Amino acid sequence: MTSEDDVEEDGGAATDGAQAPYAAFCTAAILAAVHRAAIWRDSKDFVDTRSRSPPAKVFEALAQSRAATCSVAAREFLNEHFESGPRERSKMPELADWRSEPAVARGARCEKSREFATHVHELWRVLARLDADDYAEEEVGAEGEARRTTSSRIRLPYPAVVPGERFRETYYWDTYWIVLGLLTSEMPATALGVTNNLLYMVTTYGFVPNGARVYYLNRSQPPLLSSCVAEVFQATRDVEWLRQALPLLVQEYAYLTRSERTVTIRDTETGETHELSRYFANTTRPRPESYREDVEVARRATRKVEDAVAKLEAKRKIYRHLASAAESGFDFSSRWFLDGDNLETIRTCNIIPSDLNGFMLRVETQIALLAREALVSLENEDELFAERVYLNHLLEKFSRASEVRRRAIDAVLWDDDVKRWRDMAFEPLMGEDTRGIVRDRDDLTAASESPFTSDFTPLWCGACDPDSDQAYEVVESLKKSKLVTDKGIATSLVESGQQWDWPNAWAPETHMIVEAIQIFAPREEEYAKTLAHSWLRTAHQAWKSTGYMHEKYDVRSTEDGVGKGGEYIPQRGFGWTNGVTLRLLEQYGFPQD
Ligand SMILES: OC[C@H]1O[C@H](O[C@H]2O[C@H](CO)[C@@H](O)[C@H](O)[C@H]2O)[C@H](O)[C@@H](O)[C@@H]1O
Repeated sequence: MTSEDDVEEDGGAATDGAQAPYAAFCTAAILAAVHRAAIWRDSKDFVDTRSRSPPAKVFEALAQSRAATCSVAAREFLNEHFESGPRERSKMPELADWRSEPAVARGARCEKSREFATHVHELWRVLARLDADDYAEEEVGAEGEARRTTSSRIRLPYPAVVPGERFRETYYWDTYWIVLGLLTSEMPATALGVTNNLLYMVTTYGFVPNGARVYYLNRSQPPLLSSCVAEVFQATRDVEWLRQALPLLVQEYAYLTRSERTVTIRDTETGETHELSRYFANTTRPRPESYREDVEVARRATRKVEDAVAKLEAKRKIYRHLASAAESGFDFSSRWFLDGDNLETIRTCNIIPSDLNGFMLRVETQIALLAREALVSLENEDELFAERVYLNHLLEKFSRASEVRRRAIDAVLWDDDVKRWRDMAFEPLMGEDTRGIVRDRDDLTAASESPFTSDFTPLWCGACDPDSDQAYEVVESLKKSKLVTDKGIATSLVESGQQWDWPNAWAPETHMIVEAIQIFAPREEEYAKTLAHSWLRTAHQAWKSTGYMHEKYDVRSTEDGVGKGGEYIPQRGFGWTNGVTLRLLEQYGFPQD
């Protein structure tokens, strides 16, 4: 690390606008000292480690230490003022609705299936955390209050279910597949609690952050809160709860459609304009949880830029593209790279992603549907006239928004030659403001030539009609894409070394594709089953050879079948893998071969 990097990034918390005092520790001065001291193997470990005293005291000590320039002093400073690592302080709560042998295990058609389902179901207890009374014994009086500021954790009111290992906290889009798994495990109360945790973050911050840590407060993740609410409502039919959740979904929608997240496309042929979404993190600094990695990428990417001001500007753009890729959940993938291969060419904010716009369509459709459900329940309630007016307004507004989005997806992202949706890229303009991007349709180009699983996400989100010719064309396109292997669906065909590329198969992508086929191309149900069975076989085999469920799998024939690549070592646990495995086991049973 050069002094240039220290100076360049200093002068502000890297969490940009995070309210919690712990954010102070994410300033470049501290992160650079952490990097220099090289105590923590994984960059995320430091930002998850509690300080021994409140921020003011730590900074006083930092000012008096030589930690900024000397690695021995940095190590001393960090050892004295921070704990030795991210010790798990939140409790593993009893999940009140957990019972052994839920129907997915009881009704299993073979012993292998029962054993697998039973094991995965057991894991909910291992992955449960309760933050609410995390440090209760220490929180007495002013001293207790100060102590609370020593952790980066966003404390949530209900038991959380986390992905596992380095992911010690709630993650936004992971939670959707965790909810599906919990419902399959007959645990509606826990599913309700984890959804309420997301709603609580909307109440507190106006949106759902990437994860429940203050350093994630400058970005979100693929918007699946309305999907969680829809699943939980379907299981509980609790209309009172739904009526309280709806305004929060609307609040999140306002965040998701902010001007800097919106790209306007003019169609010069038809004269129409279309508004579509992009990922756009609110930061121009390295991600605190991957500080060293981001600083190195930015340095490599700008090594030929001589002018200091231009270099700084270029680095800032790269930091935003990196954080925005993290917001997409696809961190990282050749999908976001200009040259299709190297992270240094990342350009996330210059891309209109097909999956994000599918997710937005799903949000709009679901808010309208949920408003209708709530309205039906109020039909005979004369005294709730004002609420009925509000719900009617939501129904109309979001039905219209979903129609408009569907047309936009069709006009801008659908590629009739390859019969799938594609990410489209636009050229950034010099000095262009972060908001109000406007481009002509003809100026857009396909972001990548090769297919990605995300190209098929709009099918799951309802971008075409169920049982329509278009839906079957999309399935044919998937079959031809070469993404499908007998070990699972690879994320892409590009071997970039990044984790959201070949040869990795991920639970959320697999589930969305299987369910999209079930719902939108029902004549291909057998194909959906084949895909589900490939996933189950691969996850089962890896469990048998390693003893664990994993974050991602390798579709090639490797010894353990575990997916690798990217900026951290492979993780076990694993929330969404467990959710998807239970759901597919319930629907299709274990493959009989
Ligand atoms: O620390 C690096 C990145 O780690 C997270 O991303 C990955 O794990 C998440 C939890 O399972 C998952 O939601 C995401 O799709 C994965 O790529 C984190 O979400 C990123 O923000 C972070 O930079």
